[in-house]
Amino acid sequence: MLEKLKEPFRYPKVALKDKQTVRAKAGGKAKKKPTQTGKTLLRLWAYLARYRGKLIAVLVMVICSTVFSILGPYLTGTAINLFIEKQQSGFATFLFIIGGVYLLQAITTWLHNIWMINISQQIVFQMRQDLFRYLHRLPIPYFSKRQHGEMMSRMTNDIDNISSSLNSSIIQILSSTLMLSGIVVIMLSISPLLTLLTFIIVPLMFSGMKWITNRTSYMFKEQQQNLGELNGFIEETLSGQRIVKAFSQEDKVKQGFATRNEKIKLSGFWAQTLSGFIPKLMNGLNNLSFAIIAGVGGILAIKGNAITVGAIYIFAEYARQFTRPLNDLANQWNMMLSAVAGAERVFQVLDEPVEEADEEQAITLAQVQGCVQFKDVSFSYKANDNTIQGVNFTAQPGETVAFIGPTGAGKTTLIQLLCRFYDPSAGKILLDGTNITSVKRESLRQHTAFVLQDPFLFAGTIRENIRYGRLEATDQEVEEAAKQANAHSFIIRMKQGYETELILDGGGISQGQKQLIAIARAILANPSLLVLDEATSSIDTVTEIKIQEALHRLMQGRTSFVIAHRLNTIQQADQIVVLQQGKVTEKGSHEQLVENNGFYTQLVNGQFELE
Ligand SMILES: Nc1ncnc2c1ncn2[C@@H]1O[C@H](COP(=O)(O)OP(=O)(O)OP(=O)(O)O)[C@@H](O)[C@H]1O
Repeated sequence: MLEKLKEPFRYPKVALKDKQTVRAKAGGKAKKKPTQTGKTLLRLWAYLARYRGKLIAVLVMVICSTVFSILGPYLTGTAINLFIEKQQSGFATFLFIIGGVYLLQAITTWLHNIWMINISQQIVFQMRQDLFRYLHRLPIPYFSKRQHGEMMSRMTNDIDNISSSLNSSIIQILSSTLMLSGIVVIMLSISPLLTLLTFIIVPLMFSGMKWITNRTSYMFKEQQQNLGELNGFIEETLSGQRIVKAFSQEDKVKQGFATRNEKIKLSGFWAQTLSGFIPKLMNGLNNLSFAIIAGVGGILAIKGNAITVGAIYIFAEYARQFTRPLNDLANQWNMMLSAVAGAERVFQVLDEPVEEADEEQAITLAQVQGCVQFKDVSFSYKANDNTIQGVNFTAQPGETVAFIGPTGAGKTTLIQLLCRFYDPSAGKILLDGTNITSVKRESLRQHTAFVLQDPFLFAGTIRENIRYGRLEATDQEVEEAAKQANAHSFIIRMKQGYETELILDGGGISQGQKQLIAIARAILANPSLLVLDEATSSIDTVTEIKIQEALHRLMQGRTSFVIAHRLNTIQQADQIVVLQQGKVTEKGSHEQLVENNGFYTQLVNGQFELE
């Protein structure tokens, strides 16, 4: 961890919204670019197509609201002309019509917004459901290759991106395109000369803005980068607080924080100053173009009367509106690209091969005696790495088998093979004489329970966490299991007892208490096979005794496989399997192996000082 503190740069970790704002301010493009836009859009359409009828209704409303919005200035200009020409009654009627048009525009806009939000929420709801369900069909190797954060990001950020893009981008792109075409047609019909002038001024204005933003965007990027660096530093320092204190590194950490804070102050000053200045500059340029058009229009009106004052108003209004859809199109396009990239990442997960289906003839095991045989079992994670090589042993029903061996010897892998998280590349594993590949995975796992070194507890009450072992268990059964696991007494000493809410991964209770809850969960599951990865961390003696007692009860009458770290457990095992580089080098009882005076004796002597 301390090594990491020295890292000069960390990737920015700012909220998505902030990223988009910074990007938009910086005039930057969306970072995530889709690579298969066409294919992804087609798959997105498969989701959208279910709401075809509603989409058509949205489209009609978008067209109506755009037409009303284009009509507004035209009608106002005509009203001005009527006012100048002193046509009182016509003027009043027009005012009434203008009011009606703006009201209709508001209603149609509201309708298409709300309908589209409804459609997009239903779509992302479905996508989330699909993705989450699919995640549970993926094989374990898929998860061991990926970081949880990355998976979370697909479930949350990417789907959120799709949602906001569906909410607004589709409508915006549609209405901006319609608006732009409508405005150009009306502008041309009023004055081709002024239209030409607008077509010259607007791109000039855009190029000017682009020139400025290109030269200033690095300041926003720098601010984003510095902010990310500071966030990462704070996150790391907080989670590593104990290590910082243990190594007395407080001064170094404070210094590191001060440097990063200073950097963010400087870049923040320039970025914020610019973020205030750029919109004003944009406004100024807009007003300038407005003044040029109004000026030229005025000269035309005075000189040849080729254009009326009302028409100049209409034209200037449209010229002003002309830039808005252009801007919107550029922004929404970037958002769309990032949403398509998000969708692509979601679909990538949905394209992953699922856990191999059970054999067609696979059986469900009603009762399990618990005789487990490994017969010439070999396995490799990657081609030719020979993680497990020709392993043979038999565990009789109710026996305890302890796996021991140096780190990386393959102890965990053997357990994973037994639970069919992976299948052997050669040999077979028999349960009561049946090859486990002919047993339904669900059935096999229903007869197996795990108590791992660092048991995983979900956010929820203690009762819910124990009940995870058997969902239909009654409250009484849950408490009985807790008693058997020596967990009951510490649970009832807590203020809320069994209803105490645990935060994710059992934060708030001790490591030993977590173990006891995990044992209660396993007792409640009442499995025939038990997998136990003994904790290496030292736990206080009283809790340790309680754990040992509870484990002893749990293991009674079940075939248990223990990745053993305690001499006591090893000595009590019916059979010890010694692994070295994926091979079984010795097996037998403690006494037999000590008599052999081989690697086992060396290993145990090294760790436990055998007499
Ligand atoms: N998911 C994986 N992908 C590729 N290689 C892996 C994977 N998991 C483990 N290995 C490798 O397989 C070998 C055996 O690992 P395993 O975890 O079974 O050992 P172990 O005896 O349980 O070790 P430890 O006592 O440290 O937990 C190691 O070399 C390890 O690096």
